[in-house]
This record gives sequence, C-alpha cells and structure tokens, in this order.
Amino acid sequence: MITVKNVSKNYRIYHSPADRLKEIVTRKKYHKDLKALSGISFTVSDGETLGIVGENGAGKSTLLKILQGVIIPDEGEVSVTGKVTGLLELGTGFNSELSGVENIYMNGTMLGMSREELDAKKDEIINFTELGDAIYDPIKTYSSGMLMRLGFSIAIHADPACFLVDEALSVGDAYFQQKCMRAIQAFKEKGGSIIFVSHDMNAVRTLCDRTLFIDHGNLIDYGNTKDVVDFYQNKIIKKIHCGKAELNIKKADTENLEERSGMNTGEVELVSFKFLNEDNEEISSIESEKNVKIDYIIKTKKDLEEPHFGIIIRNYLGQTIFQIETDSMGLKPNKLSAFHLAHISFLLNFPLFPGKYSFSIGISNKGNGIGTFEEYLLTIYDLGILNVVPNRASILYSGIFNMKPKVELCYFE
Ligand SMILES: Nc1ncnc2c1ncn2[C@@H]1O[C@H](COP(=O)(O)OP(=O)(O)OP(=O)(O)O)[C@@H](O)[C@H]1O
Repeated sequence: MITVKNVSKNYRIYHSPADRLKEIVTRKKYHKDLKALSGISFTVSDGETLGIVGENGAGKSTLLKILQGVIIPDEGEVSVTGKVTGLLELGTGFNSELSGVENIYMNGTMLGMSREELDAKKDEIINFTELGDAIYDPIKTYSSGMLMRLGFSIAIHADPACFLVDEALSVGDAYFQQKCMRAIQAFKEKGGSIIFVSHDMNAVRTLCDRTLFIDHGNLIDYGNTKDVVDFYQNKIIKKIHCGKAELNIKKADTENLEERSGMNTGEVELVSFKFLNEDNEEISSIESEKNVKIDYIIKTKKDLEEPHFGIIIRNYLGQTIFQIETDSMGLKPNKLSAFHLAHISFLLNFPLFPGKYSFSIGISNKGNGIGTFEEYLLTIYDLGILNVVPNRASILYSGIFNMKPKVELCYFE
C-alpha cells in the first residue's frame, strides 16, 4: 500500500553554476523557483495498477523519483509498505566504470537487497538480461537498450511491493519489451502494485485500474481510468481548439449514467443517433462480419465552412478499436449553413470479435488534412452500444478481429 499525502516539490533553477555560488556568498536570491509538484495526494492499494498521465514537464518523473526515494519532497508525506522499484532515467543508480555484474550488486544493494539475496538471485538477474558476456564489461560500453535490460532485470528481481513502469521501457527492443510486459503481468498476478506512466492512452486504458492526471505539478483529476483519460485527452483538444466559442468539457457523471461525457461549444446539436443494418432496420446487435450503418443527424447553429464528421469505436476495455473522420478520409464536405440539418451515415463492415462495442461521435470544422481541426464543435462519448454476436459461418479465432487468413501448406517428402 502506498499513501501519498499533500506532497510538494520545488526546484531551484539557476541560470549558471556561478549563480549558485553568488547566492551562497552574497546571500541574495539568484534562482527562480519552479513548483514541480503541489499538494499531490493519492493511494495505491496492493494489487492495484495506477496510471499517471500528463503532458511533458507535468511532474510525472518527479513524482516517481519521490516514490522511489531518489528525491525527497519539500512538503507532505509518502508512506510505503514494502519496496518501490522500477526503471528511472536510464543509468540512475549505476556506476559507469563498473561491470554489469558489479552494478547488479551495487544497484541491488541500493534497492534494499542483502548480499545473500543478491548471491542467490545473481544468475536469474543475469539470465533475464540476455546480455551474454557483455555482463562482465564496464557499463559505459552499453547501449541505452542494454542499460535498460540491466536496470529492469535488477528492479523486477528486487522483490518490490510496487513496480514503477514508465517510458524508459520503450528504449528496449520489441522482443525485450514483450519480455518485460510478461514479467510485469506475472508480478501483477502475484498481487504486486504497479504505477504506470505513459503517453500511450490505449495502454493506460488497458492496464490501469485508476488514473491520476497531473498538469504543471497540480492534481487535476483522479479516479476511474476511462473518465480521467477522456478528460485528459479533451483538455489537450481544448488547447488546440481555435474557435471563437469556448469548448466546454463535460465529464462523465458517475451518479447519472445517462449523462454522456464529451465536449461542446453549443454550436452543433445532436438530433438522433442509430445503428442500422443493410436493410435500414434499426438494430442493437449484429452478427460479426456483417455491415452496419452508424447513422446520425445533427443541427447547426452557425455556418460551418468545412464541417467534418467522425466516429470512435471502443471495446469493453475502453481501447479504441477504430476511429475515423471525414478529414482523414481525404474528404472535403461542402459548407453547411446555420440552422440546417445534416444526416451522416458511416457504412462499416464489422469483422470484430464478439462482444459489446461503444460508439462515440465527433464534429469539427476546418480540417488540417491529418485528422486535427481548427474548431472542435461536439464530441459525445459512448452514445450507443452495439452487441456483436458470433457469426456461425465464420472461422473460430481469438483476438480482436478476423483477419480472414488464407493458408498455403506444402509438405516435403
Ligand atoms: N533536477 C531538476 N532541476 C530543475 N528542474 C527540474 C528538475 N527535474 C525536473 N525539473 C522540472 O520540473 C518539472 C517537472 O518535470 P518532470 O520531469 O517531473 O516532468 P514529466 O511529467 O516527467 O515530463 P515528461 O513527460 O517530459 O517526462 C519540469 O518543469 C522540469 O523542467
């Protein structure tokens, strides 16, 4: 269990090392204060995976370093039952002149492992890295991927109660990343807690039970991952939005499940939303691999020079399975005048694995040709749920969708 109460951290920014000296000698202030974290509180229960999201410089790494005891907060309390380990900035806690093996002992000791524990686990740690004889070379000769292998292996073998996972993992090659993810999954299954910092929102949605959104060192949102991630992504879109009318973000209301989360400027209104089959009959379920029409009508309250229309399909984990809008499809819809209705119909084939899928819609104005817009007018999340049922004529497969495989077999005598 981790409890973080009211934690704050300030950094002193000096323009040059000389300023630091001048400050000591003259006792005048030669630095600027930067509040990297302000009054952050949260808990991580045993077995829980907590996500941390936020833009560059939000304070995520500072928070991880505090949890790992590498830096001390100026205010607040952190209480941890057991050890917190993980991959911090590559090379932290290593001595570049020492070999990989020597660093296992040095870094392992820093992570609270005894000499006996290290002797017993040394071979396991080395084997996990798959570094071969390079483990006996000084680590100054290592690539960043090799350092990451060593750092990860020591951290996961140090018997932590909580493991910190951040973007440092992405330094590893695809093979080792998969190996790390399997080790993290095994750690989670044994009841370990995880704190996961990432800019990959689909990964956060898949892995995290709860999520924390920080911005400029402040805790902006904390709770159910899906709602926090939607809110975070909407905040980013709000920054990009250049329209005259303010883009209001609406958070999911846990009390009233009928209330949809999303964003709007009030300049476009949704009139209806339906799923239709190929015979234009309204449906709420469909056999996998059949065609579906996503059909909606909107009413404008202002002229839209170049309106664009989109849909988002998400699975039960909240992962985006497919997202498309007319701008990314290379379309340039005609001008749509104020106080007019528009009927939008996306025809899609549905080769998805049976299950429930949520549909969201988005309407924007003036596309940049790459799926970003000058004005974001309306987004409504989880407007409709479509139940995809098995198609008896289909092959049996596992995964997300039917890739309709063809196989060629050739036997040699
Ligand atoms: N050692 C330091 N000295 C001075 N300022 C620092 C130091 N470390 C971080 N900062 C500042 O503190 C703020 C938070 O930085 P932090 O690295 O925690 O952000 P982050 O959310 O991890 O960003 P990113 O997503 O880019 O990794 C930033 O403004 C950064 O410049």
